[in-house]
Amino acid sequence: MTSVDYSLYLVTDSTMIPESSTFLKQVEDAINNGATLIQLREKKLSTLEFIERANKVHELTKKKGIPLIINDRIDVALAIDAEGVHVGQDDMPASIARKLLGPNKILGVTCSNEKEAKVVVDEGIADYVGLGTVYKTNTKKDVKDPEGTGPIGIRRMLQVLSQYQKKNGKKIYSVAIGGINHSNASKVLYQCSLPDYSLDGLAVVSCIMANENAAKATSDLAELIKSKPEWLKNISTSSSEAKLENKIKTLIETKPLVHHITNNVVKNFSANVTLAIGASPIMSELAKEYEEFASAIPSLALLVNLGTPSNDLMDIFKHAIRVYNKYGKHIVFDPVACGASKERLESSRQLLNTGQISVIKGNVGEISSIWKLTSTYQKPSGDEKSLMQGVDSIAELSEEQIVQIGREVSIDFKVVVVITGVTNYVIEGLDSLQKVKGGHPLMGYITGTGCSLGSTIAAFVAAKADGTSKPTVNIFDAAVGAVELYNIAGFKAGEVSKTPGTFMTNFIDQLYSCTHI
Ligand SMILES: Cc1ncc(COP(=O)(O)OP(=O)(O)O)c(N)n1
Ligand SMILES: Cc1ncsc1CCOP(=O)(O)O
Repeated sequence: MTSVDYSLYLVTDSTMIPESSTFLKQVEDAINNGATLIQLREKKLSTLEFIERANKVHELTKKKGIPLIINDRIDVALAIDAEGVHVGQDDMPASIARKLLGPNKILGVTCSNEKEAKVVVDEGIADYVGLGTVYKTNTKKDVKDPEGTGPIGIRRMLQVLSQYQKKNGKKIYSVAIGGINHSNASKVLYQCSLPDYSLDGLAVVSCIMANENAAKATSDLAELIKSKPEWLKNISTSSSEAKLENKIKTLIETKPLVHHITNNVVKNFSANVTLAIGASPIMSELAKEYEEFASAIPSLALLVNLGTPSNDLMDIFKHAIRVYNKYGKHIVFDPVACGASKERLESSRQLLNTGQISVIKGNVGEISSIWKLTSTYQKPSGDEKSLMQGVDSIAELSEEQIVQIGREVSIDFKVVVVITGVTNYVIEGLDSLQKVKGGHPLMGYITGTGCSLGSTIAAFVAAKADGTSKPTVNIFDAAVGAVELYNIAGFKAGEVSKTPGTFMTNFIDQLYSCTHI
C-alpha cells in the first residue's frame, strides 16, 4: 500500500444526513473537498445492502485515489476489494483480521486507553489507531469514557506509540476521534501532541455528515488542519530579557482586567492586590456574560482558582475556559490543593482537558499532583515514576527534581509553570528557568497571598494586549515579572512588619508603591 494521508478522515453515518442532501452526495462532497480517507460505517444494513453501498462509495473514492476503509466487516471489505478495515476492541481481533486481509490492506484499530494502545503496539500489525473518544459525542453512545479521554488521555496513548516507534523504528499512524468539529479541531491537534510525536489526522463523523453544506464543512476543516490558529502561534516564546520596570510600565499603561473565578476565602484580598498593582479585578460566576467580556475587552485574562470547588463551579470554569480560548485570551490556572483528594485531581484533569491554559501556578505539592496527569509520568518503557525514586514525600524532593517535574508539566500541557515556595521557579519547557527568591515568612500567615499571586500573573499576561485582540505576550516573561514584583513587595513589607495584620496592609502598600511610585 502506498503512503496514506490520514489528515482528514471521514467516518460515514447514514442516519444523520440533512433532508436537503443524500448519503452519497455528502460523501462525494467530502471526497471532492479535502477528505483524505473514507470509512464506511454502517450498523443497520443487511450484508447485501452494505456491499451495494460500499461499491458505490468505492466508485467515488477510486476516482480520487482515496482509500476506502470498511468498519467492522472484513467480509464486505474483501467482497468489494476495499483498501482496508477498521476494527474496535469488541470486534474481530486485529490478529485474525490481518490474517484474513493479508499484509497489504490497511488495518485500523480503536484504542481508548494506554492499555489498549500497548496491546496494539505489542501485536505490531495495525497500520493505524483511532484514538478516542476525545470529547463527548452524540454520534456513538457505547464508548468507554462518555465524557471523553480528552487531550490528556490522547497524549498518554501517543506516548505508547512514540516509544514503540523509538524502539522498533516502525510507525503506527494515529487519528483522534470523538466530538471533533470546526471549533475544536485546531486545539485538538495542538493539545494532542508530544514534543516529538503528533497525531497524523482527525477523524470526524457528524461535523461533515450532518452538515447542510458538506463541501464547505470539509474544505474548512481541511484548512484548519493545515494551518495553525493565530491564538496558538503567539502563545509563548521564551526569553527573559525584558526588565521588570518595563513590564510594570506596560502593566500600568494597559490597566488590564483580571476576571477571577476564585475561591470565596480570598476574593476580597485578591481584588485588593489586583487594584494595588494597577490592574482591575472582576469577580464573576455568571457564565452568560463571559462571551461579552472575552469578545470585547482587549486586555483581559482569566484566573481559574480551584480553592472552593463545587459541581456548579466546575461547569462555570469549563464554560469560561472554552470562551476565553475562543477569543485567544490567556488563562492562569491555580489548582489549589489538587492533591488533597482524588476528586480535586479529577477536577483539575477535566479543566486541563477542556482547553488550553497559559500558566499553571502552584506549590510543589500541587504541581507534583498535576505531574501525575502527564504522559511522561507513566513512561511505557518501565521507568515509571523514576523521578520520584527513593522519595517518600514531596518535602524530600531536591531542587533538580522539582524543576524536572515543572519541566514535564510545562512540556506536556504546553504551559508556563510557576512553582511557589521559599524559592519560586518559573519554568517553560527544557530551556527556560528563572528562580525568584524574596518574599517573607509572614506571607504564610495571610490567607490569599498564594492565590493573589495568580491574580498578579494574570494581570501581567494580559498586560501587553495593547488594544489589540491578539495576545502578544511572552508568557514566560510576564510570569517572571509577576513573581518578581510579588516577592519584592513581600520582602519589603516584611522588613517593616512584625505581625501578620500589619504585614497585610504593608504588602498591599508595597505592591502599590512598586508599581506606581
Ligand atoms: C478512525 C476510527 N476510530 C475509531 C472508531 C470506532 O470503532 P469501534 O470501536 O469499532 O466502534 P464502531 O465504529 O464500530 O461503533 C472508528 N470507527 N473509526
Ligand atoms: C465512530 C466513533 N468512534 C469513536 S467516537 C465515534 C463517533 C465520532 O463522531 P463525531 O465526530 O460526530 O463526534
